[in-house]
Amino acid sequence: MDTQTTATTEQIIRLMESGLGLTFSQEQKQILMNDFEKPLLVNACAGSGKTTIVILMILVAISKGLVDSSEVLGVTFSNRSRLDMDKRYDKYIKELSDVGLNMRDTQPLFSTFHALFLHLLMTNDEYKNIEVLQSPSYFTRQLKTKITHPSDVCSINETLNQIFTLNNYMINQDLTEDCIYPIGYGNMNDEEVFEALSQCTRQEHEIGFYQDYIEVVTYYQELKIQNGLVDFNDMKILLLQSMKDKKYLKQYQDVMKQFKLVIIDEFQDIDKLQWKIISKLLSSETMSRLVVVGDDDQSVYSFRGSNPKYIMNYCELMPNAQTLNLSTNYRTGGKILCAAIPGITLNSIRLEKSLQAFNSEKGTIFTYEPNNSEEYGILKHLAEQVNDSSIDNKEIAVLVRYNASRTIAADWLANHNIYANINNKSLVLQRNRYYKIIVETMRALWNNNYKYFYNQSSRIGFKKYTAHIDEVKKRYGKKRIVKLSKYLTLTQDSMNSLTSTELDEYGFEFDSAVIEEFNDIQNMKNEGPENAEIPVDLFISARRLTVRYFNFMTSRKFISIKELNKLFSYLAEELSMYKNPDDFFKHEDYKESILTKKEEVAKQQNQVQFLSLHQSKGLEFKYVYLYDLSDKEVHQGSLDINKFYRPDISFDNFVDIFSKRILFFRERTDKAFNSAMIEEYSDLVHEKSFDPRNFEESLNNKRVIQLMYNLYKAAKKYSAFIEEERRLLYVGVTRAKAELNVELIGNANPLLFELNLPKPRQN
Ligand SMILES: Nc1ncnc2c1ncn2[C@@H]1O[C@H](COP(=O)(O)OP(=O)(O)OP(=O)(O)O)[C@@H](O)[C@H]1O
Repeated sequence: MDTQTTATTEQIIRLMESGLGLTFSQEQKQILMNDFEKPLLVNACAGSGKTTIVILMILVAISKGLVDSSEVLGVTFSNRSRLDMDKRYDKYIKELSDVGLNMRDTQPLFSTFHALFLHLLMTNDEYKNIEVLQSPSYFTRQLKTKITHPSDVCSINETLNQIFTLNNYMINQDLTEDCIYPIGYGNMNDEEVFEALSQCTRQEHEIGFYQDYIEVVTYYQELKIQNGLVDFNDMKILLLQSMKDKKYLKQYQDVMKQFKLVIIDEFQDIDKLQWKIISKLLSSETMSRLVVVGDDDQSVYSFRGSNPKYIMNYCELMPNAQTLNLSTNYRTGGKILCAAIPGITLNSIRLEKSLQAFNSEKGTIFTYEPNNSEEYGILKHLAEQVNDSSIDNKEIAVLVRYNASRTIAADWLANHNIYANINNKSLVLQRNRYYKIIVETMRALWNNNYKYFYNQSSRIGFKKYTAHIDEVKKRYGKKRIVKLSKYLTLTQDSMNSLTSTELDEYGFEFDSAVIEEFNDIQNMKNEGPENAEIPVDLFISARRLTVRYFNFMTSRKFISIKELNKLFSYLAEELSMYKNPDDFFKHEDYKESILTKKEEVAKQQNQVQFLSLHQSKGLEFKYVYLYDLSDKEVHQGSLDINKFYRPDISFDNFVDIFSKRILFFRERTDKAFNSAMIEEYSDLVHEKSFDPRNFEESLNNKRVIQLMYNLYKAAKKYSAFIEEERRLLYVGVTRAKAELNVELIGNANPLLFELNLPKPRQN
């Protein structure tokens, strides 16, 4: 090894500064001076150069001769981070050789947890031929057949997704032994099993969902075995199981023995099983100098099993570990970071640290409040930037919390000749279920099209109306109907001539409504199609015909009224820009094709990327847009739950605080628990033995104590959820290097108001 063993660490650091053109902060230097005598936690804030420092730290250890590069293992969570580490290592080696710091070119091993676990498993004869299944979606077709309680609100694919999110959570939190049922299910009846499952998800599902969960997941396990496949969860579980056998444990430990220095990046994302495996397989010597690097403020994967408690309690996990901070953010403009700090510091589950920006004067924030005169201010600004030839579009990112937010934005942008890369074709407006109901009904009326009319008949008069149409058609014989007018004439004949059946009576009422709307529309068309009122009238006709369906769906809460209104007002506004519905339909077809067809996408000059807040982690952009962050899950008023009941609150403290709040601030307490949709609250307050004025006495009642305990658990869970949402918002804000744009919609996520934002932009 051509090391610099004669050079002191200070000299190596100075060479690094000159070779890389950086001036390290005192904190960074302190980390590079680490002597590897103790375990180390690098408690880093976003953009503080932790990846940079991790790699340089490895290079210092190698150049001082403490380890050979082949003895170093860097573990990450995603392939993207692994590649980033590999690339940066190469780059630094080259740049440092220019200043005389030469290292042999063998590379340390940078690996994801998955790849490492797979490698270990394959050393075991039993698993040497296993193949990896990247995702359950490989079996979607087969798994779909096991969904026998389809939801009225979610598609089958969405339901499958929810099933596997729940399954992952259970596996990663160690809540299941067989990867299907909750632990202890042998002593539970069905109802208790469903109840235990429902505790593992924040969504509220019908019993049918949990029945389907068991069917789907059981079948999934069978399919994997039949096909000789293992997924990422299986790897962890199979490793742990085989580690119970001393022979295999030793075998895996022998493989890991070569690594004398191990660094785990993004340690805030580690889950229980990953920690169990890694801590058992590394030698005690390597564990004694284990370096973990992470930012507890960026722990956003609890739904996948990540548990910030490992980073929070590292010093207890590894007695005599030391903690070093990286508190200067080199990425985020200072003004933007200042806006983020008041929010994130409200979290109670976080490590003590100071946060500051390297460049405190940098950064601009714009906020936008959509109103009647300016609904799309934020998108207009985005369009200007995308069209600005001096800006590289890769430097722009639109971040959303929920997938549906991509739909209208992408369509609006397509109207302005900008292609939004939303990464999911099913989210394109023209493929939206409710949009299709209206637009196909419009096409039926305008183009005299029977097929569209028939497609949407169940939305005009429910399934019974479709049955009536089938009946009328049957009387007509087997001939195909192409024109809606043909069907309407047939049914009119039936109305006049037949002794009507009950089905006819039901159907004629809807037929009459269709005839009326159809005639109106066709009369307008005959008077000349170029009339600014026609498109909107046509929309209103379609709305009238489908009103029963939408009222039914919203009253049963299958559709959110807010989301529906947003969609329809967008559609109405779109239509008001056309004189002829044909032009509208043509343009809609065009937009669908540019947003979904590969060859069309490739032709689009102006592209802009949409990412979820989760996807944006680890990335940085000059211009960031926080778009359509709504109160869908973090409801107005519910932040009080986190304010008064921290996620780690003890039961005694909870009871103490709750007793006072319910007595003196009853209205606000009702609001907080109700808006957080914590049903355990209403269970408690409706229990007749519970009396807030005689709180102490109520607690003598067994039932009250049980309900109180249920409420305590639910409040803690919701409080932890709020803190995770706060971290997610922090991740989003800190992606912005120069400019942050925030949309404050009417039903904005209340966490946005914890940020220090300027007044909305006036147009
Ligand atoms: N001492 C320094 N002086 C100037 N720039 C620096 C310094 N250290 C790091 N940087 C720069 O700061 C930016 C962020 O660094 P890096 O990507 O390593 O941060 P990170 O902590 O891994 O980020 P995150 O956790 O938010 O993804 C990079 O552009 C890096 O070059």
